[in-house]
Amino acid sequence: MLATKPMFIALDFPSGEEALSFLDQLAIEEVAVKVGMELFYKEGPSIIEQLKQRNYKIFLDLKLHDIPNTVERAMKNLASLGVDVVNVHAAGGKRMIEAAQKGLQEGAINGQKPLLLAVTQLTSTDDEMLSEQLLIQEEMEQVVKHYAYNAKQAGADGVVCSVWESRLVHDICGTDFYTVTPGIRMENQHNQDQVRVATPTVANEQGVSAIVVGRGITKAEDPVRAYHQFEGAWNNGNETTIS
Ligand SMILES: O=C(O)c1cc(=O)[nH]c(=O)n1[C@@H]1O[C@H](COP(=O)(O)O)[C@@H](O)[C@H]1O
Repeated sequence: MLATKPMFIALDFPSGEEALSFLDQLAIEEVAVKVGMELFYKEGPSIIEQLKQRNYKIFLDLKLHDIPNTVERAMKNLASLGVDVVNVHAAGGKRMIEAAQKGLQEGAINGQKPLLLAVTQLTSTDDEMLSEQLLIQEEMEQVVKHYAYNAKQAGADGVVCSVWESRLVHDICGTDFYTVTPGIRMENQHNQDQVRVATPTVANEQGVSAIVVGRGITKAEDPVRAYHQFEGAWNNGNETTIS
């Protein structure tokens, strides 16, 4: 189970050394972190081990998307790392998601299985890309809702979606089905490569289960201050802007 309203900090750093020194600078004991491809492909399981030693909650975001057998076997290995959350692309289909859960159960340590999230549509995808490049003619909200429903039926514990689809997902899949939402920015921050963005205050209002924040904190001039601003807005709806 996820702690109430976690805020995962995306540790998108080129090396473990940089990620750990960032966390030292932050100096907050109870943080939830997300390790993505950049860091994991550089450091491998050793970075997970080091983060676990610091007792952080860990979302290992490798977005698996392959045939069911490959995903099952890979998930067995990821579960044995003892992380708290992992993910797949929902586009891999229901059989793949079921296989992912099976792999996680096989690799679970002392019956402790990581939560499985399915990425519905990346928060960097807009309507035009959906129809022109992916050749999906339904509306974004409809697509996210449908992928979330499939993911739930296939046994996923939740989805990754944007803040703007979270309510729809909860309506159709129930409020205990996690909606984890990246694409979080303060009012005056650049979207960069993100498209479906929202502030932490709106995320709070929309009842999302968890937010993921990367560059808004890690690349801020004062990351400690930025962390507290995001955290405050997320937990109290008490938004301040970052200058
Ligand atoms: O699965 C994810 O975490 C994810 C899914 C998605 O749709 N969009 C998305 O941005 N992410 C991840 O969330 C983080 C967002 O980072 P920032 O845009 O820097 O806040 C990155 O590590 C992305 O890999």
